Amino acid sequence: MKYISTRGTAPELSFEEAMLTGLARDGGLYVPAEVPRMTAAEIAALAGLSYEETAFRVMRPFVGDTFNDEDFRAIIARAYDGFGHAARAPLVQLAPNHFLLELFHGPTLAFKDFAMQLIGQLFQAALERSGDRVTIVGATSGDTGSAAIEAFKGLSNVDVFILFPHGRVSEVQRRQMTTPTESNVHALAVDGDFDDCQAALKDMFNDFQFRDGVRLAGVNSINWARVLAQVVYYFSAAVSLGAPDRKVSFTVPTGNFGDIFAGYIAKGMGLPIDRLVVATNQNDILHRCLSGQGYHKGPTHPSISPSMDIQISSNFERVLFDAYGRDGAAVAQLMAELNAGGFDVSQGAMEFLQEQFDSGRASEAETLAAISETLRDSTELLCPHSAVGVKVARELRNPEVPMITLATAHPAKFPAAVQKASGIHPPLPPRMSDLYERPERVHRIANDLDAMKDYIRGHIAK
Ligand SMILES: Cc1ncc(COP(=O)(O)O)c(C=O)c1O
Ligand SMILES: N[C@@H](CCOP(=O)(O)O)C(=O)O
Repeated sequence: MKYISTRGTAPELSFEEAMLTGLARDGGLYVPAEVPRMTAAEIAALAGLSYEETAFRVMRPFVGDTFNDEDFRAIIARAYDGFGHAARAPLVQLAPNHFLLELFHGPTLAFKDFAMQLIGQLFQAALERSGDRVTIVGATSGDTGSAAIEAFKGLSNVDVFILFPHGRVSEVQRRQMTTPTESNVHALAVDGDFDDCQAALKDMFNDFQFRDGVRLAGVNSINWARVLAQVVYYFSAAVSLGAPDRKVSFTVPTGNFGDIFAGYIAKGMGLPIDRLVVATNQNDILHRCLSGQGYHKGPTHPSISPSMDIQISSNFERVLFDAYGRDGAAVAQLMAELNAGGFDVSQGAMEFLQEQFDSGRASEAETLAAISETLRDSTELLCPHSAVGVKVARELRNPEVPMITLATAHPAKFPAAVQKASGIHPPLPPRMSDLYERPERVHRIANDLDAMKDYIRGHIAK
């Protein structure tokens, strides 16, 4: 299995190389040269298996000879051991033919744990083998950062620096990043928004002197392994509702396009998915683009679903690569236009995108209403991101086809919005109940690339 860059000029890499490399050296994102397919019989055989065994069978073809079967199974077992639900990703029914896939039973209460816990194990295995150490820099709108810190804290061969937008994450998200005491963890509150943090991260990767000097590694969805781990729950959910004999659809609360892209890969592998629905909050650049209005940046408006307050949706580049016939030069041109403000999508590419994805948006009021209505009609208390998904799913779903909405975070991560909508203050799980009392450790930093690079250079363990 080889991985190629969406910009077409970086070297082809193996799974392990792509995982440790992060951003391709031509600025692009790695994707599989070919997506392996599962037969209907192989998909049917997933029924009744544990989440871990499903993960092994779905991911195995992508991993090549990086790990043998025994080691890969052990890595997966360790990754999901700390989840608070035996099913890992349980499905609950909201209404006839409308289901919620709860992805918030991991250690930091968001779907990021599915990939990050696995990546933590994969990195440890690869670094132990090579004897290398790496500097992980992550950009977060709240959840990736806490999941990365949880997965890598205390490791002797990894330093973790997380860039988050100052004042634009929830208090629980911030405290999850600023209260760990391990000396290899560094939370940096950037005077900017998430797009600034992500742009700085990509600029660090594109500065080869810095990148090679600190041995930079990335655990954002820039990293293919992040996307891969998220493919698994599309299979587990669809199979439990009758796949491959019955098609299902998914609605995915979307920001950086990593989660929905994992669904697109699942479909490419042969999982019978009817529709993949992109659900955005008021920062609806993806919905506008998929409605034919081009991809044009505007201001980011802080919302009650802050993890999706994103304009430059990193993984959209991966699907554009396919939409433009895997023409790396065309993608590089579009990304250059995006740097200057935006681009229009060609007619052929638009047809491709609209064949693959539907889309919708939820305003702030609609998000709050979705929380209170869902609680009224079922027992489920949604986080605001999941509520964006439920609102859009209700609007666009075909009642004949089961719709699965991804519940991407636990309501307790966003208590203010949830309380406003429902009157309920969702409690944190007991293991986190002292989160508000723990001392915080955070470095406030200007939105200045050189300042960030200097800080990182000065704080990696020597
Ligand atoms: C809770 C939550 N929901 C949804 C999303 C959007 O996911 P993606 O960025 O993969 O589109 C995020 C951020 O990634 C998130 O943290
Ligand atoms: N919503 C994310 C943004 C970063 O996304 P990623 O999937 O590229 O890590 C967050 O919570 O940080």
